[in-house]
Amino acid sequence: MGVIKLASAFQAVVRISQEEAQVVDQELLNEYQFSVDQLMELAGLSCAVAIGKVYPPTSMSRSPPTVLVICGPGNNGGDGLVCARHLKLFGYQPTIYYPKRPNKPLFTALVTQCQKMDIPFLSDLPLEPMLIDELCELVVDAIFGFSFKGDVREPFQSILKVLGGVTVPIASIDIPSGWDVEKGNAEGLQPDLLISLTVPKKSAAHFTGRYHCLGGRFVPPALEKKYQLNLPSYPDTECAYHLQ
Ligand SMILES: NC(=O)C1=CN([C@@H]2O[C@H](COP(=O)(O)OP(=O)(O)OC[C@H]3O[C@@H](n4cnc5c(N)ncnc54)[C@H](OP(=O)(O)O)[C@@H]3O)[C@@H](O)[C@H]2O)[C@@H](O)CC1
Ligand SMILES: [K+]
Repeated sequence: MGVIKLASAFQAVVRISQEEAQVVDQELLNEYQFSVDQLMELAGLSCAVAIGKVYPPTSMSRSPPTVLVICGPGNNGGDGLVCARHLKLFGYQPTIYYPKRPNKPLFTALVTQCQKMDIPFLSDLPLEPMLIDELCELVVDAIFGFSFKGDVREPFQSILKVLGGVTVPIASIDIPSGWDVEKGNAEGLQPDLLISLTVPKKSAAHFTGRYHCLGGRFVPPALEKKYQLNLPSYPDTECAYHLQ
């Protein structure tokens, strides 16, 4: 495959298209021989770190702070499972809702790890936004990432409708779920925190929340150079970078 020129090297923050995100992902897996598990662990860890920076446990009203992590059927959902496990290690009390689980060893292992860390899984999501506000102080949206396309299908349509009414902050992993990866969705979820992974996607230009972080600090310099990703310099050993 030829080199796709992603954006001008002079642009402060590069935002990539859906196709470009998939090209970079495939190159990490095929050319650079990363496994999905490796990238997912680093991506999910960076999400938990970003949440820890933006909503430190000491700033939350409950101790331990309660977090509801809603996981979708693809790798974005896997990032959510990893994030939940690290949040637990960081002193939060996560609960997971994972209604559509792929029957693949990677995901069943991530579920087992969470279960063995005493992270509860909800069998149903409360259908009233108020009940979610009572259940948790923060919602992590790990429903859809860069492969989302078209109109949202059930059960996720109902889930996103409920999330649209909650008042606790929402932290979206990679893309606010239900947003077109490039065009966004003015009527959709409006997260307080967006954690873009690897490189922000075009829809990030429509993000109006308070915090935008970049995670997924695993891009080899040669890949960054090839696609002119112009990534910011993460300070020291940080794995989450505060863009805004
Ligand atoms: N290199 C990186 O950057 C890394 C990226 N990583 C993460 O992976 C994410 C991308 O993961 P992904 O490709 O698995 O797809 P994702 O967006 O989770 O969803 C696909 C699922 O959603 C479903 N679905 C789609 N449209 C739908 C609709 N309208 N309504 C309902 N369902 C719909 C679709 O179903 P299907 O269409 O197949 O039936 C499929 O099951 C990326 O954003 C990042 O978070 C890290 O883990 C590692 C490194
Ligand atoms: K998401």
